[in-house]
Amino acid sequence: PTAHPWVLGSPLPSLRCWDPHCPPWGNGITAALPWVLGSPLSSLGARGSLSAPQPVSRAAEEQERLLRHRPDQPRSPKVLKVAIIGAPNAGKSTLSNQLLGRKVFAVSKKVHTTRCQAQGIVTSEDTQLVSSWWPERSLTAAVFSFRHKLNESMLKDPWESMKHADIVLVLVDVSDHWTRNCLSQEVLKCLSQFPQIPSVLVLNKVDLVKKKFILLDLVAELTEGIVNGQKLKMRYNPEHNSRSSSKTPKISQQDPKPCEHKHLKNMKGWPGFQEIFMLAALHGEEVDTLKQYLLMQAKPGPWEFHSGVLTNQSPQEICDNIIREKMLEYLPLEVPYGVHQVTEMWEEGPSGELLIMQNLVVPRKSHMMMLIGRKGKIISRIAQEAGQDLMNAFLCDIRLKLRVEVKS
Ligand SMILES: Nc1nc2c(ncn2[C@@H]2O[C@H](COP(=O)(O)OP(=O)(O)OP(=O)(O)O)[C@@H](O)[C@H]2O)c(=O)[nH]1
Repeated sequence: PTAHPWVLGSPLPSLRCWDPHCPPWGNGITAALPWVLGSPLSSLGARGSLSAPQPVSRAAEEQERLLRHRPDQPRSPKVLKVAIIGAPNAGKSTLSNQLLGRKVFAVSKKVHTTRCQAQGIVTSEDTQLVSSWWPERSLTAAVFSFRHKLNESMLKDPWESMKHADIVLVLVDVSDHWTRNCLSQEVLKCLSQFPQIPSVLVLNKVDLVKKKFILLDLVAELTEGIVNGQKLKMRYNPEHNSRSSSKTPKISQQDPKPCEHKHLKNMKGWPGFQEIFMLAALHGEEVDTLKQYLLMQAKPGPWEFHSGVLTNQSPQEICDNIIREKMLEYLPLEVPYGVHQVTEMWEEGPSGELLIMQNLVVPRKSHMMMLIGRKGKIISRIAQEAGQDLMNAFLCDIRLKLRVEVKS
């Protein structure tokens, strides 16, 4: 069996080779190790380590033109379609933003911010990554719809995109004690429906786990003890006990014994993952490692998008979602969900700034009062924070005005 280097006590840096022709991956868990050893490569992967990408087009016509444009691909283009699946709040949108290197998608601690299927496009040299993501509940619906031949277009998208994905990232929130120990039935069903698509386990929110060695137990559970076709061997190393109050699990890999067939219902994890990553998407930690890995998985094929495109969302959709994100942040759920957003103005100002005026139409006066807040505090905070995010997305000055009115 090929014992994993850290079992043998060899320190990490020797594992990492940043030469693109010499991938550090291949044994399934390399990319996960720094976190387990308590020495995350935060200095490499800290926020801002990704090279600053271009801004999103701020004019709908410009964005449409780019989307219609023939992709400006090089002679030998490469492409990878990435599907990101995971529980509500696992950090799908956060990870997608970090992969892009720019906040384009709304993020919220309230569940189900991810409403419509959006795509993020990363173009790096000759390679294009196209990622899409959905909450896992939509996957259940998709699997269900496929099996029962339902024709609900809303449910078809995840299924269609999943079918065409080149790789699936299964995102798990390791700070969630309730869900972190097993994959949901929706995710397991999805993985077993598409066993031919390579899948990768991504443990997110690693920054919130104090005892990093717990992560190894999670890896064992979420992979059913098998990664990249090799059986993981857990053992304990007394040398490390001083660093952890609990026993320190060790992982190595050996050839798997023929795995007896298990029914999905009895499975907690998926034995088909080819790689594991541990990261903190919020802080951009180890996201670059994942990004480099994905870039290297790309196969020869035509680009789908012009290199100037970061997302398939229109500038107005980005704006609506960011404003909605802020409403979700500061108001009880029933208020933002009842708001109808109407953009009244979207034009360039005299100094090149973007002038946006949006009406927030609510069904009740009580909602209006909550949205405005005492002395207008809530609405001005929403406008200020959304304006800041939009400035970072479009890289221009933004004048955002929000007006609240009750539906007549
Ligand atoms: N501490 C920490 N928080 C994170 C991390 N990644 C995401 N979050 C937070 O988790 C919450 C949910 O993140 P999202 O990216 O909106 O999650 P999602 O999976 O897209 O959520 P849905 O839209 O509900 O499907 C937000 O408050 C994020 O700031 C992380 O690595 N560390």
